Amino acid sequence: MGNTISELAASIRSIPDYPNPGIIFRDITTLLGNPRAFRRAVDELVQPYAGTKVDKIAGMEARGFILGGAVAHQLSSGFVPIRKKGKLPHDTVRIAYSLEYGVDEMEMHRDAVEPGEKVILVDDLIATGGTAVGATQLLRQIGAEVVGACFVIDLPDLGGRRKLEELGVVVHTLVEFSGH
Ligand SMILES: O=P(O)(O)OC[C@H]1O[C@H](OP(=O)(O)OP(=O)(O)O)[C@H](O)[C@@H]1O
Ligand SMILES: Nc1ncnc2[nH]cnc12
Repeated sequence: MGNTISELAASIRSIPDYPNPGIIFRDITTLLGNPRAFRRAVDELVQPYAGTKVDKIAGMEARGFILGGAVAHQLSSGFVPIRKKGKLPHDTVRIAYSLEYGVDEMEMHRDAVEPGEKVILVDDLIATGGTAVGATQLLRQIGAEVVGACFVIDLPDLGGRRKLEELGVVVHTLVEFSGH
């Protein structure tokens, strides 16, 4: 496929002390702006699901929309936006969650998924796992089968991947950064 996973890692910019002191922010805007890296990331996210039936991709606002939309297109799946509270116009399910640098609430439309539909979560990064665990709970609440979750970046020191796996979700990631 041309470029390697280490080139993918090198295309991600690290910003110390953003948004809070002590956080190293892993900025994917530099990956997205690099055509080879963006294509490679999407191809690698899709690869484990090639040939399997995936009804819908669920993407978490906002960075999960960019990658999730591309993955959904490549798998010919539908797309479900999981949004920060107050943005969706119809009947919603809502959950509070915490992430590496804050707390928030997220929502999805109650009718976004039919019971039993197979859904894969897509986001740019998993840190504490608060966002992905909350999204899994919302999807299960409305009857979805969460068959997997994929992320470009794992921050293994923060334990999110393990939390999601403990819920029975098969997790796939491309690049790890230690030390947060
Ligand atoms: O594993 P966690 O500790 O939950 O952190 C990961 C989440 O944090 C970031 O989103 P953020 O809420 O900053 O939103 P954004 O995409 O709108 O910037 C990232 O895109 C993940 O969704
Ligand atoms: N360190 C980090 N960089 C970018 N996005 C994040 N979301 C949670 N932690 C993050």
